[in-house]
Amino acid sequence: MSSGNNTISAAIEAVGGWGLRRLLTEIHTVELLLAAAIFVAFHSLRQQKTQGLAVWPVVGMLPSLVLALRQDMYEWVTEVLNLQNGTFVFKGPWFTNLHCVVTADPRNLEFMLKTKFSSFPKGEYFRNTVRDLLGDGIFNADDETWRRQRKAASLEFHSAEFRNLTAQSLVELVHSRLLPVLESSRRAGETVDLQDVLLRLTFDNVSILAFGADPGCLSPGLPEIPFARAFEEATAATIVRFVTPTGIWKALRYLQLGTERTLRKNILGVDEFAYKVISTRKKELALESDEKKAPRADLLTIFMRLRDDDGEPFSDKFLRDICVNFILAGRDTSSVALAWFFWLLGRNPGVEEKILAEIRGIINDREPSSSTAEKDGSPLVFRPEEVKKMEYLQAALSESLRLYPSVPVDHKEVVDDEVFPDGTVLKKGTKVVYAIYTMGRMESIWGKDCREFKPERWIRDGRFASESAYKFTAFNGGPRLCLGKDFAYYQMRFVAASILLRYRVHVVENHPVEPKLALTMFMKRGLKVNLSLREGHPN
Ligand code: HEM
Repeated sequence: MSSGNNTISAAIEAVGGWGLRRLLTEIHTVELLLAAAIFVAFHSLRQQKTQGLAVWPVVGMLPSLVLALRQDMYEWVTEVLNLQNGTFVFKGPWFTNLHCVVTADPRNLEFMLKTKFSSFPKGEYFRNTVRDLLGDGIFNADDETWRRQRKAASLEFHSAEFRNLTAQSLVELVHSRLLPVLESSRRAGETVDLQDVLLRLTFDNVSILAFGADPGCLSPGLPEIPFARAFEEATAATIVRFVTPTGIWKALRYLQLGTERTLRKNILGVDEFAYKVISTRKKELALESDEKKAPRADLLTIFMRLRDDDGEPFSDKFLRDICVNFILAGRDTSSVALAWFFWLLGRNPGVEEKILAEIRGIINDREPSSSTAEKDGSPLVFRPEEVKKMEYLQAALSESLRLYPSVPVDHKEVVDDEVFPDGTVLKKGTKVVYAIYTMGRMESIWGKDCREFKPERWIRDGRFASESAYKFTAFNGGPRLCLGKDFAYYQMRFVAASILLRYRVHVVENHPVEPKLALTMFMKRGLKVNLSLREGHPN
C-alpha cells in the first residue's frame, strides 16, 4: 500500500514538477514575447523621431497612414514634412508598392522637374495603372511620345486661332449658360452647389477646346450627360487602382469584377462619344475643299491635320487619347480652384472689395463711346485686354491656389540612382511624391504668415509678380509645366469677374467645407451657396 502511495506521490511530483516547469517555461515565453513586443513598439515609436513616423515590422509605416485616413490627410502630411524639414521616406509594408520618398523641398523640386528632368519620368507604374483610360496621351506619356504631343499642342495653345476659340467659347458659356443658371437659382431663392456648376462649365469648355464639341453639361436643370458621367466614373475607378495591389486589380480586370467592371463599362462610354466625334469630324474635313480650310482650332482638328513620323495620319485611337487627356487635364482643375477661391473670399471680404474696385476701375476706363453695351440692353462682356488687366484678381487666384492647389500631390519615378540636393538618396525605381499642398503651407518657403490668405504677397510695385515654379508648384514646373496655365488664368479671371460683378456669393452657414482625398482637390461636399444681386450690377 505504502509503496503504491509512494508511487502516486512520486508520480504527482513528477507531473507537478513537469507542470511547474512547463508553467515556468510558459511564463518565460510570455515574458520574452512581452519584452520583445515592448522593445519593438519602443523601437518603432522611437524611429518616429528620426524617420517622421513609427516603423513597424512587416507593415512599416502603414498603421500611421491608416490612422491618418481618419483625419485631414493633407494636413497630416504637412505636419510630418514640417517635422522632417521637408522630406521623408515612407516605408510601406513588405512586398507592396507603397514605398516612396515624399518631399516639399523647392531644391528637390527644381532638381527633379528641371535639372534632372529625364531621370524623373512619370514611370512604368503610373503608365500601366492609367493606360486603360488615358492610353498614350500627353498626361500618361514619357519620352518621344510625350515630346511629340507637347510640341504640337504647345504650338496650338499659343496660336491666335486657339486664343480666339478660348475667348469666344468662354463668352458664350458664361453669358448664355453660367449666368442664366445662376440667375434662375437666385430668382427661385434656391441654394446652388457652385462647385458643381463650375465643374459643368469647365467640362463643356475643355470639351469644346479638345473635341470642338459641346456636351452641354451646363444647361438649365443641370442635366446628367452620359459622356461626362462616364468620364467621371472611369476616372474614379482608375484612382482605385492606386490603392489596390497591382496583382489584385489585374485579376479583377481579367475576371471583370468590382471597380474593374465599372471601369470597362465607363471607358466604353467615353470611347463611344470620342469615336463618334472623330468620325464626324473626318467626314466634315473630307467635304471641305482645300482652298476653304475649316476655321476650326480645336485640338482634334489640329492633330487630324498633322502626320506621324512615317507621314501617316494619326490613328483614331491616338486622336482619342489626345483629346481624353486634355479633358482630364483641364476638366476640373480650374473649377475646383474657383470653388476654393469663392469660399476664401467669403472669409476675406476685404479682398473681395479690392477685386471689385479693380474690375470697376477697368470698366470705367472704357472709352465713353464704347463704354459697355448696357445702354442698348446687351450684357457687359469683359474683353480679352480687360481680363489681362485684372492683376489683383490674378494675385487672389494665385493665393487661393497656393493654399488649395487643384493638384495637391504629384509624383515621379526615378530611373537612375540619384541624390536629392537635400541629401536624400534615391535608388533607381523609387517613387517620389511631391506634396504641393504642403509647399503652400511651409514657413520656410512663405514665412510666418504662410497660412493666411494674402493676395498682396503676389503684388510688387503695384503689379502681379509671379513666383518660382519650384516654390509655387500648383502648375508643375520645368518642361512639363501645365500647358493650360495661361488659359486657366484667363478662364478663372473671366468667370470670377463676371460673377462677382453681378452677385454676392453667400456660402451657406455651417456648410462643411473640407478637401476630398482624390487626385484633384474637390470640396468633399461641394460649395453650397445662395446668391443675391450686387448693388449697381450690370446686365
Ligand atoms: C487652375 C487650373 C490648373 C491647374 C492648377 C493645373 C495644374 C497642372 C499640373 C500640376 C500639371 C502637371 C501634372 C502632371 O504632370 O502630373 C498639369 C499638366 C497639364 N495641364 Fe494643367 N492645370 C490647370 C488647368 C489646365 C487647363 C485648363 C488645361 C487645358 C485646357 C491644362 C492642360 C494641361 C496639360 C495638357 C498638362 C500636361 C502637360 C505635360 O505633361 O506636358 N491644365 N496641370
